[in-house]
Amino acid sequence: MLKTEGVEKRFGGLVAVKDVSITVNKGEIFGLIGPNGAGKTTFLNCISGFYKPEKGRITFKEQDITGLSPTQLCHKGIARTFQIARSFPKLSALDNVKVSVIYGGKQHQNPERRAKEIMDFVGFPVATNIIAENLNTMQLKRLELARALATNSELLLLDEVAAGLTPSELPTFIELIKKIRDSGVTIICIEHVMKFIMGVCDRIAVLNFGAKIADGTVEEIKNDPKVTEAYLGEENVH
Ligand SMILES: Nc1ncnc2c1ncn2[C@@H]1O[C@H](COP(=O)(O)OP(=O)(O)OP(=O)(O)O)[C@@H](O)[C@H]1O
Repeated sequence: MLKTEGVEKRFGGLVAVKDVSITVNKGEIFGLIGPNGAGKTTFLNCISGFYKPEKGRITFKEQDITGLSPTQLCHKGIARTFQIARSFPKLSALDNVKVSVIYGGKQHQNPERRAKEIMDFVGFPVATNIIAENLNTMQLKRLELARALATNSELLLLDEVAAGLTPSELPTFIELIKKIRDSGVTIICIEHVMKFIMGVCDRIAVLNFGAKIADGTVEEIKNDPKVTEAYLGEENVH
């Protein structure tokens, strides 16, 4: 579904992402982890078109997408969420999703009905006419997911989607991410919350100082000494 080959991104003299190659299969939930400053966000930004890599190639469904803009990628079926949710604060939750339905490129006869269907799908927990700036973290996360799905995405990039959720909110959120995958959407997520990443991912790649140091299943990553070493002094991987 998505393949990166030797992707590199520099900021002046700093190589933030160094020769990173990953392959994400259709229907997978793929996690990107690594200590602070490892290059996860920069790498995700290369995939989502916010940065153009200096080296390497990115293909989506066998098509070269290297250097395309976020808008072009959105129309090809790649959507992302942001660590800090970026909804329109003065619009209602429903109107926020409607904007994405309309912007997403696929014509819908009734954008409002489509927006409501998506909000039902993500289990939006309050009345959909609530103004976005009045939503709490959990509600905003669901709105953010609904907006990303409303663009008819086939590949969803999630940036720290579990951050700020309470431990009791986590299991239902994990179920929701799996439900989105089961509906046919492939997912790549960056995450610091290990309980989330270990509970939701099929495979994981680990970045450290911009380079990929490991990839594999949750079990393989948990038992990889290179990963434990990279996290020494940070949170425990287990
Ligand atoms: N716009 C930028 N200009 C200059 N340096 C940057 C920029 N964005 C990121 N960096 C640097 O690139 C490196 C990788 O940063 P990045 O944010 O991608 O890491 P990360 O793994 O997402 O970190 P975190 O988990 O803390 O969010 C860091 O050293 C960071 O300081």
